[in-house]
Parts: sequence; structure tokens; C-alpha cells
Amino acid sequence: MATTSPSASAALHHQFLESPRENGTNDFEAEIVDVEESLPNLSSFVENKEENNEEDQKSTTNKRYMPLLLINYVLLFVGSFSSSLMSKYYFIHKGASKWVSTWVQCLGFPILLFPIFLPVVLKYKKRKPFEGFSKKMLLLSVLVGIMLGFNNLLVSWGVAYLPVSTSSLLLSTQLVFTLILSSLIVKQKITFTNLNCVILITVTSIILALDSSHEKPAGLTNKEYYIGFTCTIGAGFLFALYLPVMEKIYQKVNCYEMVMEMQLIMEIAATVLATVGMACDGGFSDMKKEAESVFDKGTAAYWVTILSTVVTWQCTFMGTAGMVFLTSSLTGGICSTALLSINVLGGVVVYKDHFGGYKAVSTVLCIWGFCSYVFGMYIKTKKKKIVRKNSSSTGSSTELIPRNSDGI
Ligand SMILES: Nc1nc2[nH]cnc2c(=O)[nH]1
Repeated sequence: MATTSPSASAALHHQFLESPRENGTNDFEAEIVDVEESLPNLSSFVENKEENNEEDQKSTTNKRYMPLLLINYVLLFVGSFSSSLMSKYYFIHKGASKWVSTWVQCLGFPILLFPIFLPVVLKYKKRKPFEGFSKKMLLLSVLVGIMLGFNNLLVSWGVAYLPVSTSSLLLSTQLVFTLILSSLIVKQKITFTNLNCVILITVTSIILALDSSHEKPAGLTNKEYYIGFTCTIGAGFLFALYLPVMEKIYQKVNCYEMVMEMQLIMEIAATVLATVGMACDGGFSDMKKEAESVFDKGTAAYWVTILSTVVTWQCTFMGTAGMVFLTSSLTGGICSTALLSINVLGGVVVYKDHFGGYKAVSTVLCIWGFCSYVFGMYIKTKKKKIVRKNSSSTGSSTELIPRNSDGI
């Protein structure tokens, strides 16, 4: 078997991720053989990569991989939990504009300017922001940003009409859509582990839907309730489309900086959409009125609520994008959806949402589904380490093993 230098094998691994096999990325032992057989043809490619000193930050062997993964999960966890509570706070205290609630989900894009430009200003990084950013990537980012803008609007309608716990758990249906769409778009393999997780988390939503007749907040008409219900399911579908589409786009991206840059463009596009909606539908005058006289906690609390919602949503979206980049659309979807069950507990603790037997059972199922998935990933990672160990003891590189369908 051929042996490669670590940098050469890292570059080969990178090339793998940029050109995945038609039949998915699971048969990794076969892929190792493929790469090793094609080694001579790849030597010039490897040299180029070494000259450019490029590193694939999606590679699990990259030293920045684990810290980045952790940072993104924390962003997603803190962002998801606090943004769902803050959005509900806005509506509970007489905030009523769905456009304002949509606007704040993307308005935090200037925050991304700091991690994008600061390392260059401080001369910490050589790569200039937007270096290698093609016109196609720009166009794709704008289109996905517009899709995300519509998703945000649907989420706002859902949160406006439904209790935080119900809207969070209804959004869990996005996982089934994610599994189907990611198997179509990025050839995600459907395994026992991921199917089990998706079924458990979906049963969670069904139980909640059955229980939802007791959940209608006072003063809300049946029509409004069903609008909220439908919008939340619609948001789940759009989000499930967004995840594998992003994974497909990230197959051409190898650095996290570019993920942040794409996120910036997407959020700007979503903000333009929301701003047009605000301007056409009286959102700006509603906002002024709400701040001055409608919000029952006063003007200062209104602006603090808006500002913190802006920041927390930005954390959620950056965390989600990072998870998709570093793992896969399905893992990203599972992590964000499992966090929704934590949001249910947040709604119950902070807003005293009703928490009966149905909600307890669905929360347990949701956590069980998530834990079984994480355990499945752990087992796969262990198996992968054994394959690596075996291949290194026979003299082949340890870094030639590409990520499997779960992104590990
Ligand atoms: N539909 C939907 N939109 C989101 N925006 C941020 N997180 C989510 C999510 O989990 N689902």
C-alpha cells in the first residue's frame, strides 16, 4: 500500500470532499483504495495545495475542527434557546408585528463583520475576506438568503399564534423533511441510527399535535390558530430545504471564513426582503408605536428586547451554518431540532406554558431520539478510528478516510 505525507493526505482528503462520489460518501474503505490507486496522478495537485498552504477545516483531523465544532454548537444552543424565549417575550408584552419579528431574525448581520474583518485588521490571518468568493457563490448566497427570509416570516407567524412550546415542537417535523431532502440533494444515506432518531422526534410532534386542542391561547380564533400551525409546518419545510442546499454548496468550500462570508450575504438578502415587507406593510411605524406606547414593559425594555433578539438569532443562524459545514445537513438539523425540546422546557419554566403528560412524553422521546443519534455517531467514530489505526499499521495514511454520511 502506498504511503503519503500528512499534508499530502490532508489535501487528498480535501479533494474528496469537493468531489463526492455519486453513490454517497459511505463506502469509505473503497474510497481509500480509490485514492491510493490514483496517487501518482494527484501529485501535482498535492504540490499546488502545499504551495497555497490550504487546509481543509472540514477535516476531522484538522486541529481547528473540534474547537470550531464546539463553538458552533454553543452558538446554536445559546442562540436557539434565548431567541425563542425573546421572540415570545416580544409577543407576550404586546409586540404584535410579524414583520418586526421577521426583521430581527436577520438584522444582526453586521455582527459577522467582526469575525470576518478583525483577524485581517489585526494581521492574524493572511487570507483577505471574500478571497476566492465566486459570482456563483454570491448568487447562491443571495437566493438561499431570500429563502431564509421567507422561512423567518413563517416562523414569526407561528410564534405569534402558538405557545412557544407548541411552535417549537411542531418545528420538529422539519427533521423528516430534512432526511428526505438531504437524501435527494446530497445523497444522505438513510441508516437505522438516523431513521430511528427522525421517527422518535417526529412522533414527538404528532403527540403534541394530538394534544394541541388544549393549547390554544385565550382570545385566539380557530382560524388564527390553524394559520400559526400551517406556517410553522411551512417553516419546517423551508428550513429542511435550506440545510441540504447549504451542504451541497459547502462541498465547494474548505474554510470556515468563507462560511461566515456566505452567511453575511445570506443575512443581508434576508434583511432586504424583510425591510421591503416592513416598509410596504407599515412595520416601521408599528415599531415606533410599539416602542412609545404599546409595549407594556416600556420603551427601554422594548429596545433591549429587540436588540437581544437580533443578537441571539444571529448566533442561532451562524451556529446552524457552522454545524452543517463541519458535519452534515442531517446532523445540523438533528442538533437544531433536538434543541427545540429544550425550548419547550424554557417556555414551561419562563412563561408557565401548560406542561402535561403529552408534553412530558414528547420531550422524553425527543431527547431519546437525539441521544441515540449521538451514540450512533460515537460508535461510527470509534469504528473509523479502528480503520485508521489498521491502515496506519499497514503503512497507509491515517488521513485518507473521508467523512461518512453523518459528516464524521
Ligand atoms: N424553520 C426553522 N427556522 C429556524 N431558524 C432558526 N432555527 C430554525 C429552525 O430550527 N427551524
